[in-house]
Amino acid sequence: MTSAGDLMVIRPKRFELPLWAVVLGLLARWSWRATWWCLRHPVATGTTALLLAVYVDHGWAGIVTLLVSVAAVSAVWRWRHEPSWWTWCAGPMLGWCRRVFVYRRVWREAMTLCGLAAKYDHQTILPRLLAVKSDPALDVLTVRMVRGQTPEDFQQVTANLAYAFGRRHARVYSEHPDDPPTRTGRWAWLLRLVDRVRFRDRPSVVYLVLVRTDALRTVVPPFPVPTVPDFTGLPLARREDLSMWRLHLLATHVLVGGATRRGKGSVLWSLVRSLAAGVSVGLVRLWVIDPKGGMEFALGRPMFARFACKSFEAMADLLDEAVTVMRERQTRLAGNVRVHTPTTTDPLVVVVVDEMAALTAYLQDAELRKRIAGSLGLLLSQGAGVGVLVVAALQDPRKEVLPFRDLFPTRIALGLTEATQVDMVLGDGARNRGALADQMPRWAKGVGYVILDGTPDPVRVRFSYISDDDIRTMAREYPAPSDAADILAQVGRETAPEPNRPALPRQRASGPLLPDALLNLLNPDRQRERDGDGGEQK
Ligand SMILES: Nc1ncnc2c1ncn2[C@@H]1O[C@H](COP(=O)(O)OP(=O)(O)OP(=O)(O)O)[C@@H](O)[C@H]1O
Repeated sequence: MTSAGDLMVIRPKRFELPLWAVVLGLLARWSWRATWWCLRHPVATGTTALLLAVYVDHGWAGIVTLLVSVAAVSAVWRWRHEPSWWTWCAGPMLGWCRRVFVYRRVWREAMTLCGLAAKYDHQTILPRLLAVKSDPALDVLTVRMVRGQTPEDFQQVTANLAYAFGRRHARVYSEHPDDPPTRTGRWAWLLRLVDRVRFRDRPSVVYLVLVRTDALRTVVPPFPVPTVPDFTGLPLARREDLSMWRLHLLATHVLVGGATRRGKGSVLWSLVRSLAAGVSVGLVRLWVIDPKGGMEFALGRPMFARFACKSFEAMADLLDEAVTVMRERQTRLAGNVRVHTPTTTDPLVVVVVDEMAALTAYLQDAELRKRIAGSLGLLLSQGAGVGVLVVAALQDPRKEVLPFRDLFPTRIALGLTEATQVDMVLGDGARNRGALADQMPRWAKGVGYVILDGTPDPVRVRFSYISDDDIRTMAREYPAPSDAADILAQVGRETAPEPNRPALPRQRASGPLLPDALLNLLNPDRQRERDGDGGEQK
């Protein structure tokens, strides 16, 4: 019997699905997921299907034969053309393996601990790892950012990301880190179309490059001397991806900043080596200032058109003469060309200064220092366009030491002693974007950061090491021509005469430039005349 205190439990009638419907539903869901996975991973699906088909038809023997044939083809491909083997075969495969077995395993943890996970609507949203491509030295991760993030968010935690994935060096690029390759041949049109898609601008994506094998740990031997120097791409250093870093020397000045014994000499000598063939045929004139009494450059004396290493007076004279050459060229070339093209009659003059601070800050003689500063300022502000370039190295990049720091368009930072010096050499924000030049290990002599043309992201390179023997051999094989020092003799030549200008058609003088109302007031006849004209027109 039910009393007033008893609870009445009301249960809604449950709708129970028959078992066969549940099983059917689950099967449909799993098949849809499997189909979707297969569509998203066509290579893995195709490979598995092929292996299965071979197994069904020929058993284990068929699979072994297939694998051996594939390995043989791959080995021949690698032997015949390793770059394309890496691009189309080994790179994507290694990248896929590393994506699955390395990066995906720790992705959530790494993104969260590096502060790149975002919260939205009570959910954690992570950047998505879209693809991994490997080459012999690097892994390039394509990452879709969380809505609201920018590449700077990743750049600020570059070092954290590197260590999170067990690497020492990483770099973050907002655009594809590689340039599209130049395609030639029959299928070039098709490859260019593919490249257009591969290298399209993707603002929602960021590229994280992790250095897997540090190619810069080993000393880089000297590069072969180019038969004709290409001033738009002189081979100077090795990049992390094992490619060559080339310096664009036309119409620019170069500043090399680096603490003592970090290999500034190897940068300067690598440059001299890349220009050597031009020096011997008279296309390039090297004017060298070595304030360390010749300790760095005296070995290469036969290659230099001018050399000053002992007297500061001589160094100041050398710079003054460079200004004279610059002035003469300006007068001669003005109105003909905007940028000078080096020829044997009008060679490129490269003024190389080792330890610039000795001339601009530490020199006792104030008069001489002022004179040097004046010449340097003129050369740096006006010389690039007329082919009188300055390439300078210095240890301390502070403004007090080098007031014209900002006049060097191309900068290279080797190992530095303080974090603030990195931005002083490479420009604001370079350290945040990954140029950790202040954290160079002791072995990293000749390793530095450069900024590539057109991208703000720094690139780590190692300059070739030119030994004393290499310098001696080079100086013997590529001496400057006997008349190399005579460039100043050309300065006396005729300069371009003033062109005849046709007279401009002049308008009839109409008196002073005063408003009409005021002119009419001053000249009543003019007013009457105009009124009459107006009346006639009516
Ligand atoms: N590219 C390089 N690869 C390997 N080792 C290098 C390289 N450059 C320099 N070294 C080593 O580092 C040492 C110092 O090099 P270097 O004299 O060029 O440095 P620096 O910065 O010019 O020094 P300083 O400040 O005294 O002028 C050299 O003796 C050489 O052994």
